[in-house]
Amino acid sequence: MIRVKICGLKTLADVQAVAAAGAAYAGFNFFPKSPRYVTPAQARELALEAPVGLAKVALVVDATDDLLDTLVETVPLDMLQLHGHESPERVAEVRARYGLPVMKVLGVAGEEDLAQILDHSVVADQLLIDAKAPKGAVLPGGNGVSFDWRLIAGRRWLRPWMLAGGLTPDNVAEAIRLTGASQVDVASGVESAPGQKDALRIAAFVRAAAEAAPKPKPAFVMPS
Ligand SMILES: O=C(O)c1ccccc1NCC(=O)[C@H](O)[C@H](O)COP(=O)(O)O
Repeated sequence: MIRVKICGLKTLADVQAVAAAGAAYAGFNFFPKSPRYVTPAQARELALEAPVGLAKVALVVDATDDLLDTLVETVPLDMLQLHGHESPERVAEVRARYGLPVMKVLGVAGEEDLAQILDHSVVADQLLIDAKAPKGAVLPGGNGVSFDWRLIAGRRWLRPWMLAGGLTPDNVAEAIRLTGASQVDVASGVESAPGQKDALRIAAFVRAAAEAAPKPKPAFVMPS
């Protein structure tokens, strides 16, 4: 089974679409410059509407303890997603301070970016392997760009991981087959405009990911 995270939900209709499609994670974005930004109070209202089984993830970028304190006090959360330049030490600190699972995002553009994944896999609960933001981009993520999936084909890490970066309903199956990912994350690829989620694209994305899951091999039967 492929677990899908839809990131940057802003409305109740978004949460309903994500739940109806059968996604596993709902991401709320607390980076103020993002078109997907929600306030802690807005995220609380949305999170309270999420059905049991839909994990609520807070995406933050180099967040201070003050911001994290507010989020954890305000929003019923299941996971923190650290999408900035957080060091392995900071990841460990956040984990210990809040007692929530932490997913660390690692940007990949080339072979030289793979070592950091190993460093973080010792401390994070999950890893999110995303495309590195293009030079000069305002957003550290959510830019709709992919990296060369062959860079991580067949690689394994110590922790569960997700693939992200430029995924769409049209390419997610190929991305899963090439990388062996069992979890995928998307923001812009299921939108009709920046920050505007599209329920049909969300459903198509989750369906395409599910169809790409490796099929269980039939049991071997001894010929008589
Ligand atoms: O989506 C944003 O606006 C954003 C802003 C700041 C940091 C991260 C952001 N998005 C991160 C995500 O979780 C995305 O799902 C991931 O980067 C992939 O984005 P996309 O290529 O648009 O699917």
